[in-house]
Amino acid sequence: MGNLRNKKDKKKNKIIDQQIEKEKNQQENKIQILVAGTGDSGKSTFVKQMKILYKGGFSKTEKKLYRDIIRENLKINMKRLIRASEELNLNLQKINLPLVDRFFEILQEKSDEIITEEMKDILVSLWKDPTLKETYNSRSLFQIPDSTNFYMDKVQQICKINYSPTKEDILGSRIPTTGVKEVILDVNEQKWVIIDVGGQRSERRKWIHQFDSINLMIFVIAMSEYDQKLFEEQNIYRMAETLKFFKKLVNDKLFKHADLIILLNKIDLFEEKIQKVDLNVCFEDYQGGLDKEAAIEFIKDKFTSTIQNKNRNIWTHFSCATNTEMIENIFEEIKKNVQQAL
Ligand SMILES: Nc1nc2c(ncn2[C@@H]2O[C@H](COP(=O)(O)OP(=O)(O)OP(=O)(O)O)[C@@H](O)[C@H]2O)c(=O)[nH]1
Ligand SMILES: [Mg+2]
Repeated sequence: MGNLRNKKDKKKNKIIDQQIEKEKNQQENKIQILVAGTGDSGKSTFVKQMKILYKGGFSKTEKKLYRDIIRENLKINMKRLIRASEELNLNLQKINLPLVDRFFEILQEKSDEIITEEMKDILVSLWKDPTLKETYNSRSLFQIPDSTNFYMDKVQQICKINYSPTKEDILGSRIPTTGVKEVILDVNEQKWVIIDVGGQRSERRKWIHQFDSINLMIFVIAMSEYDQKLFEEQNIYRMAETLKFFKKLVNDKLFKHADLIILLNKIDLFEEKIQKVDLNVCFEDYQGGLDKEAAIEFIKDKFTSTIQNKNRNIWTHFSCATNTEMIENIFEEIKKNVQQAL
């Protein structure tokens, strides 16, 4: 009995807290925007663009941090490529085998530099091996970022002593988000608080019940992920997981009244992939073959048909989050959308 009353009181308190928080935000002219989605969908890349477009870009310290991440990722991704080649029984050229041995030896050695001169030469030589390129082309079978080729092609430049990452280098870099990050923008005399969260399973658990005064949710879906398996669990297709999570989140009592923007992201990679890989690898009921438009419609319908509250505003945009101009245009649209809704 006491337990039940306790539960009811808690629920009542939570509703009151939510109301107070909402009123406080209204008074402060604050709009809370949650950028949600599963891991690797492009949430942080979208938020990085907000920094580039409206906050003057990245500080020297941030650039140094990205430089180190980009250099570290070169080694991590070369290791993934070599291991994947072994698992796929693809043999590297004989001449490169001693380099592979040396690569693993250097990884064990302690050094003040992230990439030594010797390591740089090894990375350059190994990336020329056609077998590693073949392995990279089969990357939906293992875990490696889609931008790996972009960085491998410019190892020499990245390893130069005075290298400072370009805007493209920063946008292409990958660090899974942990915790909650915020960027605050001044938009039309309002404060827009853009909240970036981690999308991997372990991260989602941390924030899913944390927010209760979200005005707008931007749900980011990586369109190109349909033939990739989850980082967290190798036998589950990423898009199946995203669909399940989308359904849960948009219908959750905390978010079901928030307006919704669906960002169909990684459209550049999707357009390339759909010419070769059928969407039915992930969705058995899809019958449109390699037809791009049919695949897009199918995906859109799969997601939007799960939304229970159709009275909220729902907008959909196609995006390539690494393209600043495109994101600027989309953000202008989002501003108009929000203004109309107010
Ligand atoms: N080609 C291409 N790459 C993209 C696009 N959007 C994001 N990426 C890349 O995809 C990778 C993952 O992007 P993130 O923004 O870190 O993904 P996230 O959703 O924040 O991932 P978590 O923090 O783990 O939840 C990065 O290497 C980005 O550069 C896109 O539209 N096209
Ligand atoms: Mg992130």
